[in-house]
Amino acid sequence: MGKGFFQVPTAYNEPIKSYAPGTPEREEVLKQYDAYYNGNVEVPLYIGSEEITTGNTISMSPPHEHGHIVGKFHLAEKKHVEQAISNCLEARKAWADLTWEQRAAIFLKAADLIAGPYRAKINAATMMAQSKTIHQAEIDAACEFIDFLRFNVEYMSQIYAEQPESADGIWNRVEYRPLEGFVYAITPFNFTAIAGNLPASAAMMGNVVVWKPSDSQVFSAKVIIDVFKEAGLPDGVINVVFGDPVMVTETVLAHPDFSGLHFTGSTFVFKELWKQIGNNIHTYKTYPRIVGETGGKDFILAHPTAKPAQVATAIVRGAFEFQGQKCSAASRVYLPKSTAKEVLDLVKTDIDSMNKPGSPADMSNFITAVIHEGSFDKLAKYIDQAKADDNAEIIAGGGYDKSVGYFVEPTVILTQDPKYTTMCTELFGPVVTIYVYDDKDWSKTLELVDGTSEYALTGAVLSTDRYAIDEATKALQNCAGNFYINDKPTGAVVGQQPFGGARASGTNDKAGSAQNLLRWVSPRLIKETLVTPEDYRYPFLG
Ligand SMILES: NC(=O)c1ccc[n+]([C@@H]2O[C@H](COP(=O)([O-])OP(=O)(O)OC[C@H]3O[C@@H](n4cnc5c(N)ncnc54)[C@H](O)[C@@H]3O)[C@@H](O)[C@H]2O)c1
Ligand SMILES: N[C@@H](CCC=O)C(=O)O
Repeated sequence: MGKGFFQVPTAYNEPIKSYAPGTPEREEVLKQYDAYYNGNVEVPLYIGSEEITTGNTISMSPPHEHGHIVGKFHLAEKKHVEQAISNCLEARKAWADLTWEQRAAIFLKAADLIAGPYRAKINAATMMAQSKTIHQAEIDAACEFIDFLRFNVEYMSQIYAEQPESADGIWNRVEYRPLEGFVYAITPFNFTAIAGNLPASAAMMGNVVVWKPSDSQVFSAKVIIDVFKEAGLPDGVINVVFGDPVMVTETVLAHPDFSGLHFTGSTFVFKELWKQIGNNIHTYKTYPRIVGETGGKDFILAHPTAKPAQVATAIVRGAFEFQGQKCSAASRVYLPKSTAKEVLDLVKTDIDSMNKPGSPADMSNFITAVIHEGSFDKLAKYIDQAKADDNAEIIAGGGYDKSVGYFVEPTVILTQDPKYTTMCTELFGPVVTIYVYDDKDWSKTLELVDGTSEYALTGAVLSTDRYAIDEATKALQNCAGNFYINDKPTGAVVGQQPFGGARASGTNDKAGSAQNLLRWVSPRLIKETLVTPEDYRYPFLG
């Protein structure tokens, strides 16, 4: 603790810029995008104070133009992962001991750097790496990341202020120690903000981190690293390794000082990691914290009283923004027979009004590319299957083309089978499946929504009938960690809708909340007796 009870600045949500034609932010981000497009970025490993080039590289290309190379990144060998761990442990001595307000200042500075001089860079890099439109890049890489940093600083100070009662003659206090060891952060491709937040939230609480970003996000991860460096994060606090996820992970999880996993990605990978940690449990000095936010099969359920235009907009935005590659994206929809046709006509009209999928550099595009060939091929396979299956029909989209970029049209599948494969499986692309229920089966449909998927991440109910909303809120209590009424199921805002799911969707530790930060500390209770007894006898013994 410093010499004062410092108050951190009150956190607020970063305002979203419009990027409308003629605005300076639009001009700046497009200029930066061109510079990246015509440049050749090289990304080393960041271990301690060293930037290591191994010579074993992978080239980076935008998903919307996979033939064009914009840089390369270096891959770690086992010895580099071991080096990253030993650098962590060396850096821990000073970092864990640094007064908390110094740590807070670094991350507040990082937030302001992203809000200012790095905004165009982090957005343009996210457009390039993940093929996000400028709006999707702005709400993720700029605003959500800034919000994570600012709000977490506020939550950290609230956690430290949380202290026990003290009876007469004693003083009880709790110190929130960082975990003894190091934290391993594994991040997904789809949110630059998540990539930055997973290592940063653990580091903010005094931990040291080995961070392994997704191969498909390295281009924007580089900007995150540049920001942390400029903000003054000491060398060795966050060490970054790229490379074979299995090798990196096996090396990390075999280390006795491994003390926490901060993961976001697919459910299968997370379950495998949990298993590995279990198998290694006798190796570790402490029980590792395991935090994982994983997949979803997020729903929209419309009641017969819901307004068709509102349902249609929730579907189009919820299912197709960022090509459906949000863990929160709507991918199964339940419509009542009485309004289904009107809703689906509106959805089709919206899709018809969109450009063909294209580059985010053309700001009139709403749909850009999916992340990589593996994802493209998987989506194409499910679309082809729906075309062939008797119990499914494609009523909009269904086209795909990977000749230039990994482009998949926004696609709507209509099925008569509520357990049809695309009603249950996470596809992670711009494909939504619709099931039409009989209006009189509303209550049965609630059971169907609850029982269809192993996941429980997000879900939305639209209705103007308050009794129906109440019934749905109760019946669907366990099938979404983020439950939306009369809205789409995406777009959680830090500080307003803490995000995370249960069941197979994760440990629900709510990214961007005090609950999450508490996972990265191990409280120590200190009881100090002010006048220490010197006689063992109770008064009644005389
Ligand atoms: N619940 C949430 O908050 C949330 C947020 C974003 C994404 N997601 C989920 O993430 C998935 C999409 O992201 P993705 O494609 O990057 O996920 P992914 O699971 O393929 O990869 C995530 C990370 O895990 C690493 N990885 C892959 N295989 C591994 C292995 N065998 N051992 C160790 N690490 C391994 C990857 O390299 C990457 O860094 C979706 O399932 C989505 O729902 C969830
Ligand atoms: N928090 C984001 C989703 C993050 C996962 O991909 C949302 O609410 O849409």
